[in-house]
Amino acid sequence: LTARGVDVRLSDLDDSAARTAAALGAGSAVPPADTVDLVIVAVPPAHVAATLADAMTRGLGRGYLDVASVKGGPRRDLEALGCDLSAYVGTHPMAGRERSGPLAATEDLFEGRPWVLTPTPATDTDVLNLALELVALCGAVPVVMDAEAHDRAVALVSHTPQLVSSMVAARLEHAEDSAVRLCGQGILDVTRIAGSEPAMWMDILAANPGPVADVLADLAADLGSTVEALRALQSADDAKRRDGAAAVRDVLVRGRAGRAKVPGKHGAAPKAYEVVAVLIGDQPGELARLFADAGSAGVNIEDVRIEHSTAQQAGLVHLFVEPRSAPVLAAALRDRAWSLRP
Ligand SMILES: NC(=O)c1ccc[n+]([C@@H]2O[C@H](COP(=O)([O-])OP(=O)(O)OC[C@H]3O[C@@H](n4cnc5c(N)ncnc54)[C@H](O)[C@@H]3O)[C@@H](O)[C@H]2O)c1
Ligand SMILES: O=C(O)C(=O)C[C@]1(C(=O)O)C=C[C@@H](O)C=C1
Repeated sequence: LTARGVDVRLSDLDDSAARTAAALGAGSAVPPADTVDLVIVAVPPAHVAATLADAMTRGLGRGYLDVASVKGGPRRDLEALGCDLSAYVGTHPMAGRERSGPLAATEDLFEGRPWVLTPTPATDTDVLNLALELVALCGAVPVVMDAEAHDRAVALVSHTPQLVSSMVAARLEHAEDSAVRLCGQGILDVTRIAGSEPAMWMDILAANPGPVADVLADLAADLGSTVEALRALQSADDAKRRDGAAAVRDVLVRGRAGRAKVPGKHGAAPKAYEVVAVLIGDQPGELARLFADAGSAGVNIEDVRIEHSTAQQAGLVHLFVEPRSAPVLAAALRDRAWSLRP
């Protein structure tokens, strides 16, 4: 954000964390003199509501958002605290590391990643626009979702995989050195996130236990039937061995089909997109209007980058789209009087 000209002020319970982040160029640890545009809360899920409520009571910002990995609980906690939710939008960038703290941060962490926004009909449009601008400034892809649907989705794609990775890695703790020495790329891929901070994951799992238990129960059923199938493969009975082989193959085939659904642009093979560059005015609502116009032209924006001009009140927005969509988008935007750059 600082590299894009945004004035960022940092505050943390642990002063040294804020000072380290400031020294790395993330902003200044000096409190702002005036009300800021957007207060971004990045604390463990259980502390989100109290931290936001405190910031709201002090009138620190025009808009407020959090980046916690779970969305239903913090919203319910804020409601229970009697906070005005119109100036708040819950968000979650789907990007992170297996390491915590400011030293684990990288400036391109959010680039090309989905960033979930969970506005409700009560959310102020200006606040949603500020959040969209933040997402675009970080080069992330905005995804709008309902908070509860988000929590079920991350139980499937993030929280259960963390537990399963930990469980596979836990098998290695007391394994023979002669076995561990043989570790190759496969186990490295499966266990990378097992190196994550247990305290951070306890906070996340404690905030989303039901949906994670549901996914894990389905997985446990697969595990149980795979154990039985492998035992059947040891049988002297031909029919039992055939059934066992069919059941083991079934889980491998289903796994391959699931893997094929993991989207390429969020971490797998990079894809070539074409860029449509649009000059926008530096005023509230411009980005939202641009995204809406792209949407009504039926074009999916795969990625967004913004270059800010310090000399003038304008920014250059690079919209990344599928090559076949680029001429369609360019024509639609020209029709709506947007100024396009070559
Ligand atoms: N690390 C990831 O992969 C990742 C990705 C997306 C979202 N998140 C979410 O982002 C949030 C922060 O995670 P992180 O990985 O940056 O953790 P972190 O441990 O690196 O940072 C959390 C910071 O919050 C501070 N803190 C704790 N309680 C506080 C309070 N009451 N007031 C002010 N500061 C307080 C801590 O001192 C710490 O510096 C969490 O809600 C997490 O779920 C994490
Ligand atoms: O890649 C990793 O190391 C992560 O754990 C990142 C990851 C994820 O599961 O994708 C983990 C938790 C956050 O809420 C968001 C992102």
